Amino acid sequence: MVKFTKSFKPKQENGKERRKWSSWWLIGASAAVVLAVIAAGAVSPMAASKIGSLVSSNYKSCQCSSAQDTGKYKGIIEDCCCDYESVDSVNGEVLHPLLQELVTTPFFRYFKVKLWCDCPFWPDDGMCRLRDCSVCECPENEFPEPFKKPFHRGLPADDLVCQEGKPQAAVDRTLDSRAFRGWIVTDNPWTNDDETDNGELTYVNLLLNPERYTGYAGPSARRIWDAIYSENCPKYASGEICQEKKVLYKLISGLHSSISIHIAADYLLDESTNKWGQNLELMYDRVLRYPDRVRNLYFTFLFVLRAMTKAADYLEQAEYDTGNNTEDLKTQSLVRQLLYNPKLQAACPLPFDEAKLWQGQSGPELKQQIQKQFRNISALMDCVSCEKCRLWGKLQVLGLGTALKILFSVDGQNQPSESPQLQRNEVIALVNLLNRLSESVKYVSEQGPSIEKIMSKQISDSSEPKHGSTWKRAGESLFQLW
Ligand SMILES: Cc1cc2nc3c(=O)[nH]c(=O)nc-3n(C[C@H](O)[C@H](O)[C@H](O)COP(=O)(O)OP(=O)(O)OC[C@H]3O[C@@H](n4cnc5c(N)ncnc54)[C@H](O)[C@@H]3O)c2cc1C
Repeated sequence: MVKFTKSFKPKQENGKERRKWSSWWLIGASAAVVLAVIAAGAVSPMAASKIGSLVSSNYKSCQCSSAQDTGKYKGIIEDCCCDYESVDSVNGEVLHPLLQELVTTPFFRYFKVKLWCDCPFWPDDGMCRLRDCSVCECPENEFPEPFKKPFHRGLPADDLVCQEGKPQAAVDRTLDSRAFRGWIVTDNPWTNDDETDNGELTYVNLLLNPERYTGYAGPSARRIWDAIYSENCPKYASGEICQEKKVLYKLISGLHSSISIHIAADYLLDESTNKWGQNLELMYDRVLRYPDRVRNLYFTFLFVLRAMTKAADYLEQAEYDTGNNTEDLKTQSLVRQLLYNPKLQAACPLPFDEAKLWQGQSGPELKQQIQKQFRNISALMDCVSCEKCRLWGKLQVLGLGTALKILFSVDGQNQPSESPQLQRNEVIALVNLLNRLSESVKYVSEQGPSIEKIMSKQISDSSEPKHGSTWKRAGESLFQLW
């Protein structure tokens, strides 16, 4: 059995895309649009399974394409070894159902995280007050054994001010009595996490804290994304030859797409009635209308999937021990089904070919540089001033850092082909990240075409001059009807 390890690493607006809607048009078109959405949804554009026919073509040669296909989301995914159709198919049939079940198991639903922010890059921007009002100010005797007894704490109502008046941004810290075991010490050169359990860490039940709309927006959120992109992974220019820098940008962009998709898929449509639902306009505005963001999502998904499959032996033998035999056996079985799934192996035997990177003389230097940039991105998560966003931001960046560690290990100690030692929290982050990405890919694959159709029609309709001069943003109310 492999024990998971514990790190004791020392601490070391662009123009917002908006359209306007004529108010009269909104009233007249709402019903038609709703019908169109329903009709389009009924068609179910999920790609049919092509696994059988793809076995030979994919398995024999990994044709990692460096040029984007001309068709939209067709053919080989750029810099990967799988095509869009296979990914949609194998994700819908195999990966998504397995991952959805896996993340509900006791082992994978608890994540250990330091929730309050100690932003190392800029002073408190006025919204980082969570430490004073969050449940981490609990009496000493309630900590540090949160997983050994039922643990029910939530934000008192009068502390909502600490969430910028947005209760949906607060993390629910309720836990149950499941326990974890099995800890060793190790380090991840890609991340900035200080996992020293000095009483600042909180165990969070992820199922109680879905990634969705929280109301976190404006300069504070923009500052984080700006810092990530401009300082740590600038968009590569066309013709950029440095594959490694491209990879970093695409990983972050793909993650960003996935976060936006989750916000749009579970959006607070009406605060007064607490009505939640899909915000299709937002989905289109932030992701679907930019094909490169969708492509980067698929890329990130395959990259993380490749890390999982590369670490298959390690993950298969790991201890999924929470003290509940039945659940733990189920977890182990699900992990095996995921790692050794024949359909996955046939459709996408090598999702990403990491062996091509870090070649050449400057390889080691470049790796150090990119590692540093990724560590900065990891540290930036402590500047996210919305608690729930910080939770998912930290988890997913740790998941990416774990994938990088698996694929590009190592610091000289491990052989490149070996899987490095992983921390339990890294494995939890990796699997939960893969599940987030899988959900996003499924969403885009199944609903993207119909959303794009509807939105394109609305754009062309609204650009006609007969619609009058009174414009307003009405997408959210429009889609409440759906
Ligand atoms: C780590 C993190 C986690 C977050 N989690 C949540 C959450 O769980 N719930 C929530 O409601 N809000 C969350 N937010 C806030 C959310 O991501 C947006 O910042 C916010 O909704 C405002 O959106 P926006 O329209 O200003 O564009 P943003 O999404 O903030 O994007 C900023 C700019 O980045 C560029 N950009 C956008 N998408 C991409 C992409 N895929 N690839 C490349 N460039 C891109 C565009 O130029 C865009 O104008 C999070 C923010 C961060 C930094």
